[in-house]
Amino acid sequence: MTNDSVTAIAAVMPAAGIGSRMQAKLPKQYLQLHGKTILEHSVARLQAVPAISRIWLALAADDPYFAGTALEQSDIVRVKGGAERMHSVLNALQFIDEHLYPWVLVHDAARPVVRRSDIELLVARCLAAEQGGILACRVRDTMKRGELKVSETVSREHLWHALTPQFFPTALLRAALKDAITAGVHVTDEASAMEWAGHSVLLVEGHSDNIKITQPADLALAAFYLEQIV
Ligand SMILES: Nc1ccn([C@@H]2O[C@H](COP(=O)(O)OP(=O)(O)OP(=O)(O)O)[C@@H](O)[C@H]2O)c(=O)n1
Ligand SMILES: C[C@](O)(CO)[C@H](O)COP(=O)(O)O
Repeated sequence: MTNDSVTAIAAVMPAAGIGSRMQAKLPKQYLQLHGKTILEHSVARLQAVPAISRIWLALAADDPYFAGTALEQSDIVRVKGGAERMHSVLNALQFIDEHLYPWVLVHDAARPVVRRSDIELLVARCLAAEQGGILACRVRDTMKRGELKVSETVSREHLWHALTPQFFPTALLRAALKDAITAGVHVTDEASAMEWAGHSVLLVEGHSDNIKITQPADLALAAFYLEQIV
């Protein structure tokens, strides 16, 4: 896919988290895999997609680590993150001109293994359908709800893991996120805000190895996948 074959696409990467579940000494996006930070790996995944014209990176206001990465020299636009992921994404969206970038793709800094082919599949399907969508993978295990004991078994039919990137018309996403946050709705992904605002969201099946590094055990798995996946 080349730049002249699609609308100019902006990318937002929320990277302002503290990675508390990782229990590491520094935010997980700055942990190293194969000699590069997870953040650098994730940015490189977006930079490998020609259709993505510009990247806006939401960083913690007091982030002391970014300067130590090779990204310091890049043309990536740095914006201030917010208290939660949804605030970080909305903050970044405020800087994106929807006339220049009618579509925006949001991808977690904590997902360094996403395939270029999956990103391009998501973009192609959404542009063809003229509606936003998300990469997702089907649930394969039997799903239970409960705490110490099972309260119910949740049917896994038509049940998906939402992944990122998530890809939407820029103006619609900014409005939906802003309205949801103003209404006190807590959303953990962009699709939730779009659904809340009444928009249809496409499910585009992606690879399940597009993992979000969240807990300590995820690091070795991500290192393995990075060796396997171009
Ligand atoms: N205020 C926040 C919180 C999270 N994120 C980003 O959103 C992505 C997904 O969030 P998550 O995996 O929950 O990261 P953390 O919030 O850092 O992890 P934790 O919940 O364990 O603290 C990450 O790239 C994270 O950096 C962000 O930009 N701004
Ligand atoms: C956006 C996301 O990665 C989709 O699964 C997920 O919602 C992020 O959740 P987190 O709690 O911020 O990690």
